[in-house]
Amino acid sequence: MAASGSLTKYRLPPLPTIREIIKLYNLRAEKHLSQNFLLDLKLTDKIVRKSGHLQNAYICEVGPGPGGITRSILNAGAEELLVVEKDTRFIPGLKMLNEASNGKVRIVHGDILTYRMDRSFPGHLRKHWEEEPPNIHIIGNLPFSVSTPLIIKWFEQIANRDGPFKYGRTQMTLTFQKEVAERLTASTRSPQRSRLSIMSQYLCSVKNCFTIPGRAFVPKPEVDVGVVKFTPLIRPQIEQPFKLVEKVVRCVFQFRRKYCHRGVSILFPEEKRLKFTEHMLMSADVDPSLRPTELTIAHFKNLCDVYREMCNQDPNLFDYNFREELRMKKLCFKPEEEEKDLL
Ligand SMILES: C[S@@+](CC[C@H](N)C(=O)[O-])C[C@H]1O[C@@H](n2cnc3c(N)ncnc32)[C@H](O)[C@@H]1O
Repeated sequence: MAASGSLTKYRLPPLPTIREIIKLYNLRAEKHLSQNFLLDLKLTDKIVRKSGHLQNAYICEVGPGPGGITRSILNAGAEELLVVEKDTRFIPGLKMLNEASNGKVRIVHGDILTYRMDRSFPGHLRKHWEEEPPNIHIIGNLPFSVSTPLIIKWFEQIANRDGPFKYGRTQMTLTFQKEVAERLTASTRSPQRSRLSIMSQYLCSVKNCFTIPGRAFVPKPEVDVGVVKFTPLIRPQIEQPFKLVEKVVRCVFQFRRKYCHRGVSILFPEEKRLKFTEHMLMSADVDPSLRPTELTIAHFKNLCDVYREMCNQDPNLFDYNFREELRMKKLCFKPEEEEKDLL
């Protein structure tokens, strides 16, 4: 077996197949945990290849399950692999991979949504934000119910250079439901353009690498899956606090099919709504009759910059919450397209 740094390609010794591991440890996929396994090592190798050059890299794999992607990462020559898995049934199989790789796998039994990654890797890997990304990668095939809240949490950590981004511009390669992958990477005016497109693209360079058909998973999910790679930008396209950007983008996309002035208007209390909306759109140089999907990131940058100035002038403005106002008025609010458009 090749030592790290050697030119010989690293390979794990012969092991039982993933199918045999599933049988051996009785790892039937739990439907209520949305477990869908990838058993085809050609596909897991492809995901790992898309994540970049992993020779001597430090990796965190989220949700390794029976270990298909885990094997591909080890075969790609990773120096150290931290795996975070919530389901204890997978731990014995992961321990087997640790032994087979001479102790390269560090196993954490935990929930990736709460696991802190700011001290998970050796300090010497740290890079300045402006440098090339560090030799650290995050890779994962998670249930869709976890991957979307997780990426939003990681966007906030990118903005604050916190968590795994304390080490620099750590790259991530993750799977999503195909439609979510399309929203993450959708360009201006595309039908998939949504809140998620702006939140991902103002902070990262985002690439929709390829689609995996649902039939490749065991058991087969109802949907296809997109593999998306994120590289944090040296300079975010909007330089305002994450929560402020999130609020502006959320309000604008609240009324996805209306002119954008409708969404902008709900940033402001009723008594100032008309005047402030007009001021914000005019100062940001945004045509009020554009639809939210027609707005570029530069438009959102201008909107956020102007909103920030307005919040500086009126310290109560940022706390204003349109929904809360409606609730107080005991009005029955039936948002149009609402939840569908939020992601
Ligand atoms: C879709 S399966 C994929 C398993 C494996 N990576 C594969 O591709 O075959 C998702 C895996 O993530 C794990 N998981 C689910 N939620 C998790 C969480 N919050 N934190 C860590 N692991 C989680 C599940 O137990 C399961 O092993």
